[in-house]
Amino acid sequence: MTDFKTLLQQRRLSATHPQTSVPRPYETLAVLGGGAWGTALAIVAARAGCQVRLWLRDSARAAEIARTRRNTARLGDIPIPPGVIPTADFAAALDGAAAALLVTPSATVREMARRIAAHPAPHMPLFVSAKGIEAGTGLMMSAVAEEEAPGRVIGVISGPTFALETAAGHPTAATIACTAGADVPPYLRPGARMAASLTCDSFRPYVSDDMAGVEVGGAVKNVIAIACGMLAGAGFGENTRAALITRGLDEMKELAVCLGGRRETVTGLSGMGDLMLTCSSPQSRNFRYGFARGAGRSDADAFDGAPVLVEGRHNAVTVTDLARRLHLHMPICEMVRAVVADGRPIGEAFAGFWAAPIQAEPRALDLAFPHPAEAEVTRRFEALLP
Ligand SMILES: NC(=O)C1=CN([C@@H]2O[C@H](COP(=O)(O)OP(=O)(O)OC[C@H]3O[C@@H](n4cnc5c(N)ncnc54)[C@H](O)[C@@H]3O)[C@@H](O)[C@H]2O)C=CC1
Ligand SMILES: O=C(CO)COP(=O)(O)O
Repeated sequence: MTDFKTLLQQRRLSATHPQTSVPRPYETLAVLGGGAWGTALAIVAARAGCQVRLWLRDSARAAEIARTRRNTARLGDIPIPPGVIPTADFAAALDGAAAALLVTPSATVREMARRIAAHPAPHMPLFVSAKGIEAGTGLMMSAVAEEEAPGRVIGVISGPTFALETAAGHPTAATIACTAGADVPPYLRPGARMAASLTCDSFRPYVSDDMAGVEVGGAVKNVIAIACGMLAGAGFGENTRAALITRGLDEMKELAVCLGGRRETVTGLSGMGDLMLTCSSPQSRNFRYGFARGAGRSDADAFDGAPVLVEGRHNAVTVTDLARRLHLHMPICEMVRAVVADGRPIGEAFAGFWAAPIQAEPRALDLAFPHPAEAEVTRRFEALLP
């Protein structure tokens, strides 16, 4: 039987595109943020043949990774290829890099983009792979980066990509969205070049020009994953999860369209794909956090006090703040906000979603059906609890 690697090689050789149309990878990449996902992306880029500088703010950890060739705290025993050079020196990570990937938590993207902008390489494209919406401004991560680093090419990377599986070499796909380069042939565009820089046997990027659609998917799925975790933690099963994923997708679509994105983008890897992944797996930190809350644990106890990044926790507020400003109804995200930010019991919060007027699907047809009062739905929910 032909093995997977040989099949891939055959596919490449039989590609009908002439050689000139193959995008040229960036030879040297700076990956800023050496957590789980930054390290996984650095590993992927090295497997694809790039020279990678992986920047971590903690010099002891950078030194340990350089010595052991492992990011044990985040990725266990997975080896880091020789093409990845860990460093805590920010300028050294960026010097000579042809492009940068920003992979720190969404709440830090502004300060990180400001630091990058201060570095004298104004033509270096910057791809953001943090999933979230900024508090206060309601801006997507690409817009935050653009404000701090005006004039630079900005792109985003998002999709159903658990860091551990990506680093371990499980076949993984993601979307790279970038609008820059409309005036040059497709193979010279920064989005295609970044895709070429990350393409290896186990990682398959797709390219898109719909930044808003891709970013909304990545930000909102974290909140929906918390919702799915909560209801699973409370004892409910697959019907409930399927309802939350599907109606969550609807919330995503409407927000994406309001922000200039396309509905079909949200049904791709970064929306539907990431919902399927994170809403169904305890590997997801957002799902695990929701599950702990649904099972009755407090916010502080959700991870036994360990500092775990749960993007959906503060993004429940940033997403709903933005939706409220846009007069957009996002009842599942509101439910999560009510629990994590306002301290409401899950049963009461669930009623806001479950007791809403009966709606048409798709929602554009909005019909005014009679519906039960919230208090009645709360009572029914509590009676259902196993
Ligand atoms: N872990 C995963 O499977 C995936 C994560 N992402 C996204 O990537 C982003 C980062 O997540 P992870 O790497 O998983 O988190 P993580 O918690 O493993 O790592 C975050 C890293 O950022 C660093 N950091 C935190 N605050 C910082 C600051 N102010 N300045 C500089 N560095 C700072 C931390 O020291 C740590 O190295 C998040 O937005 C997440 O949603 C996206 C796809 C997959
Ligand atoms: O974004 C992710 C996978 O695509 C990681 O999800 P969690 O942050 O919920 O672990």
